[in-house]
Amino acid sequence: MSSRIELSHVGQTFWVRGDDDKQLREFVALDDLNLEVGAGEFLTLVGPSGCGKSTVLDLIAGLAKPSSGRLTIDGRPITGPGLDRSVVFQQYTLLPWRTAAANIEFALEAASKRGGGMSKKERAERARTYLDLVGLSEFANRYPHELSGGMKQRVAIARSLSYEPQVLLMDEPFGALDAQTRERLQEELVGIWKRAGTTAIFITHDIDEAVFLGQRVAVMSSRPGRIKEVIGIDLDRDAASDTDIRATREFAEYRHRIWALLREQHAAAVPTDTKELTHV
Ligand SMILES: Nc1ncnc2c1ncn2[C@@H]1O[C@H](COP(=O)(O)OP(=O)(O)OP(=O)(O)O)[C@@H](O)[C@H]1O
Repeated sequence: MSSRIELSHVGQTFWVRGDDDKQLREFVALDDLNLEVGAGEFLTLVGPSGCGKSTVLDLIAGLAKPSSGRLTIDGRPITGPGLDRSVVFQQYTLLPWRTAAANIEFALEAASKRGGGMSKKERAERARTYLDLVGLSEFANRYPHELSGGMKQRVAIARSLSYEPQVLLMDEPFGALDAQTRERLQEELVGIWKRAGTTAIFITHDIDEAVFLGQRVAVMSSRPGRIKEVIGIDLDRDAASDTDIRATREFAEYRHRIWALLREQHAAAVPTDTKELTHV
């Protein structure tokens, strides 16, 4: 239930209108971007605002086509969206008139129409399974307005996992949450990822989040967007329940290394303190 992703020499150009003469100009968002994500790997992607992180995710999701280069999943070219990939966005896109379980069932119904062929009973069972996986079995019959922000995001994650994609793509899914909920969900996500065996690509502005979640952290440079460096994170995640790995020396060293890489991108920016740049 996992898949390998490969991006080679990927470029993405947009046509944008100039401020002064309103003429259309080419804007190079990504240029010669190369990245490989292993089957079952958890990769986090960080970089300065506007460097092209979401553009990379859109391309992998098949929501956009690159101007140049090649994207493959298990060696097959990515030509459009597919049930093998699922995206979780920052905003919980739940239907307010459907319960948590019904939101998941609805997504499964749509997926079934595209080829899954699941019965109503199977969809209900699958929804229960995944609500259980994200620790929300008791909230299956609640409506979105009866759930906290963190719960809504967990439903969104359960919904994305429910049709068992090989690849889970996440674009700042915890960006709108408070720090405590965010840390708890990070821990839960690591557990879910281990159990589900999915390949995960996770965009974040938060260096701590990138180090905590990623087996590797890909750091992007901007203008044009490229992969500047990929850092392997060797932390004992199994010890996470009894030890606060965020407080370890190794964690701090990884954080500093990534911060230093990002700092080069922020040469013109004001903050110089590590803490201020923990959010990029
Ligand atoms: N459809 C589009 N048309 C024109 N320009 C675009 C389009 N989509 C993205 N861009 C530009 O491409 C660049 C990369 O955008 P993208 O959203 O991928 O960056 P990002 O790294 O995800 O940003 P952030 O961290 O702020 O969310 C930006 O300069 C953006 O303005």
